[in-house]
Amino acid sequence: MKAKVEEMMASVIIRNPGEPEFHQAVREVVESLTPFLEKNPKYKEAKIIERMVEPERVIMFRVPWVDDKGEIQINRGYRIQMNSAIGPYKGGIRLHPSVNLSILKFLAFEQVLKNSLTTLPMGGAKGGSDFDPKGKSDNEVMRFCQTFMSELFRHIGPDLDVPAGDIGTGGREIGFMFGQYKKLKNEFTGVLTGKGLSWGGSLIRPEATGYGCVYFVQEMLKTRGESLKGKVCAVSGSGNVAQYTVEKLIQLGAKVVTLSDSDGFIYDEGGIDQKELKCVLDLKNVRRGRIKECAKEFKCKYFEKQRPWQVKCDIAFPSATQNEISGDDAKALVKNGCIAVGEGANMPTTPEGIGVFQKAKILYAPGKASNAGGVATSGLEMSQNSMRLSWTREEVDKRLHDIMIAIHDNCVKYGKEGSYIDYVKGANIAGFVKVADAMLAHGVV
Ligand SMILES: NC(=O)C1=CN([C@@H]2O[C@H](COP(=O)(O)OP(=O)(O)OC[C@H]3O[C@@H](n4cnc5c(N)ncnc54)[C@H](OP(=O)(O)O)[C@@H]3O)[C@@H](O)[C@H]2O)C=CC1
Ligand SMILES: O=C(O)CCC(=O)C(=O)O
Repeated sequence: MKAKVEEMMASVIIRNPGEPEFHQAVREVVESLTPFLEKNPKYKEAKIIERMVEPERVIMFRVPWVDDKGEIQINRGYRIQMNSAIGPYKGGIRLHPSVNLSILKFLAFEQVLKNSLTTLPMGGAKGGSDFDPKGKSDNEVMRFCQTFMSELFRHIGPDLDVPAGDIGTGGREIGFMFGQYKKLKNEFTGVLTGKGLSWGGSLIRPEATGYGCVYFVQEMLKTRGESLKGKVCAVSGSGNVAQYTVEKLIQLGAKVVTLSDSDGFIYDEGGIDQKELKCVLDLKNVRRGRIKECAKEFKCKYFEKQRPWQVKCDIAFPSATQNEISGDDAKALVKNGCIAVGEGANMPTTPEGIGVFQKAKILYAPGKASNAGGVATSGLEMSQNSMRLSWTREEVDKRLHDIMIAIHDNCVKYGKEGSYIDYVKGANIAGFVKVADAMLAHGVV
């Protein structure tokens, strides 16, 4: 089996040189799938996995814009349209200086399997730019977003490709991009999700990734007769996903002791409460400040340039970025009694870290399953746009909750190994089968 994985990986590495994150994401899937493919030769004979690792289309473009000093800046824009076998391309736009082809291809590849898991008809894509919104004025962000959309608009559409937010892309950026698309196409359509409520957005979409992740962890805990009540939780990040993960955890009686950003983390031993969370939301979404500013206000500790994984906790919610839990971080979490990990971010745990969690047989949910609530609710936004209707908060939240339970059940179906559930294997096989069957039906295209 190992030789077959290495043979497949050798070809992926040769065809995609210098793309370590993409190799990492593909390897994890190929390792899970190889035994399944041996038992199901129809997928092997049709070379489904070989086709799935090749994007259907890669779009790369120049994004020149003028900063507030009148100087011309040049960024690079991308859209990776990875797979459209089960629906229009769907996935976020990341704006961060680290963005490159490798990172966006790993995200687009994960998105294909994630979107398949949601039970909704969505293909997978990802896009973005090396533009950094941090430290830019609203006008600079607007000019960048407009130029970015001036190229992207010809490649997307409500039945073709529907982008959304990701790191660095929130409501403000989606608004500027939507405005430009509408002007260029002269039409009002649901071409983006994460829109404002008064112009086609869905209730619960801002909360969905965080809430969904917590709902998924609740289901995992139930398999061991546990609940969230009283559990000490370490959360990383302090952006969209982290904020609503914390909100739902507080509502369900858990105690959240950490939050972070790329400069460091805060540790509040008594637990972050609703009032403090409100302050984080204002700091991050309005004032656009740094998490260390909360330490003074909450009278808690701040650890510069460190990640929160050495802290004692029952459950970890990595919700910042890829590869933020190393093998050593994972060992520290397990040693300190951590019983579950729910990934809010995409691929936040390194392969070494995943190995540690699986060896310790703790509950470990890979992001493509546990953070799928965000894109699932984007799918619900698309449905509401098509029907020209808006569902209530309760309706959308119930649908999100039901979807997260369904994803959990599907992971158990394919990942159960005796009394242990391998959620990585479960998510990879369950996500793969739906896309693979559609590709078989469509012939060699
Ligand atoms: N938004 C969504 O609906 C979904 C998001 N995700 C994933 O969740 C994660 C977080 O996204 P989201 O909350 O939307 O993004 P935001 O931009 O709202 O927040 C990102 C947070 O992560 C921190 N961060 C980003 N890069 C790094 C880094 N290299 N090292 C340390 N901290 C970092 C940021 O800190 P700083 O401000 O200092 O950069 C910030 O606190 C990403 O992996 C994203 O792909 C997954 C599914 C859906
Ligand atoms: O809502 C969406 O379409 C995209 C969400 C996303 O980027 C993700 O799931 O990683």
